[in-house]
Amino acid sequence: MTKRRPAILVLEDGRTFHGEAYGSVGETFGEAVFNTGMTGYQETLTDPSYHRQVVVQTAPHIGNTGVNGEDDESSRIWVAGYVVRDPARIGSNWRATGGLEDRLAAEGVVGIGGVDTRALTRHLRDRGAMRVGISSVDDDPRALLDRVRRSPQMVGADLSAEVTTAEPYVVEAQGEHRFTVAALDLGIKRNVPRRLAARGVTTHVLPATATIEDLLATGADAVFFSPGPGDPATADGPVALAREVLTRRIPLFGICFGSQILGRALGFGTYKLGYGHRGINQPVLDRATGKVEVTSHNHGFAVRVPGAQAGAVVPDQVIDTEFGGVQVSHVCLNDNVVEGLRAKDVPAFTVQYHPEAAAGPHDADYLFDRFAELIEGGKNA
Ligand SMILES: NC(=O)CC[C@H](N)C(=O)O
Repeated sequence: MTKRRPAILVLEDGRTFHGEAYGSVGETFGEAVFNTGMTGYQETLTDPSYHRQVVVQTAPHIGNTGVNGEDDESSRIWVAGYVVRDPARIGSNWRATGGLEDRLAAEGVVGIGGVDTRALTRHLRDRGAMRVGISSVDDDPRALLDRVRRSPQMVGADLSAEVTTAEPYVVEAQGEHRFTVAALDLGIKRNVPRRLAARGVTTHVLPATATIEDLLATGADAVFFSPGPGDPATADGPVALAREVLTRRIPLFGICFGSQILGRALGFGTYKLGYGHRGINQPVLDRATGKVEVTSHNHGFAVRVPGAQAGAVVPDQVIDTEFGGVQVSHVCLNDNVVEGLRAKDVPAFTVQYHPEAAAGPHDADYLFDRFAELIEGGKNA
């Protein structure tokens, strides 16, 4: 085997890891975050919410199943960089159309392999998500550290304009048409309109700058606020739009960034988590049913409701807002983070995690049924 080009990874606190170039040769910067999923790397790489993030995979062997033409969540790879322990030399799967490293190289994604990802993840878990640089063109960690410290932070990053669709488009319902939904694209994943289509919903996906008039012009019965990258504290435009939707009592469902936007529209704050939730086995309690779901997460920020203490169980009580009573409908059992909101007096609910998750799990798929019921009944479930 030919020897690979050496590469270095330098965190903003100076911790340095040595490895080998993986994917494109070059240099890249972003926020270092770890994802604990054992499967679904193609969906992770193409999820727009990872824009400007360097993803560390805790699963040690990545690339085993190559890449295929069906599993992309958007039109391109969005991660700013990719960190793996042991890249598969050969990808093998009946659906594969190519190898992962070739795809990374073709899209100019700079990665590093041969890194002790366990040590790196423990470091991020203890110190928090932070900026990072990867270079396979400069082997001087000090010089790279300087550049890392000059690279942009995730706090305060307004990234919707960089990921949203340039033009509106329509995803038709499968089978009999039941409803029309206007989806604000802040970094939407393909599986959202697909899950809606399976319930007879036609989705009009609109650019992040869409106005209430644009939403209404689609003839929508309801509105969806998508996931997406960046700091929700910067999303003033979408927050104002959500307030218009709530005022008109149009049914609203949101996922992840969309949940943070509903939180802000209701008057709550958002904050940055230490190292975030990224993986596919996070336990979430649905307080309405008492059921615990195994869920997919990808968030570095969360909603803070009044009266909640950091890390403590969020009280299960109705919170008064300008739009009436609101309940924290879902909580993460690992750390008590708010994972869902449900308004009682206006038809709106959201989750911080991913019912649309591909490659799964699908425990939370029922939330798309709840949305359809909300649209049908015009009242909250
Ligand atoms: N997947 C998402 O929508 C992420 C939302 C937001 N950018 C966060 O990190 O919390």
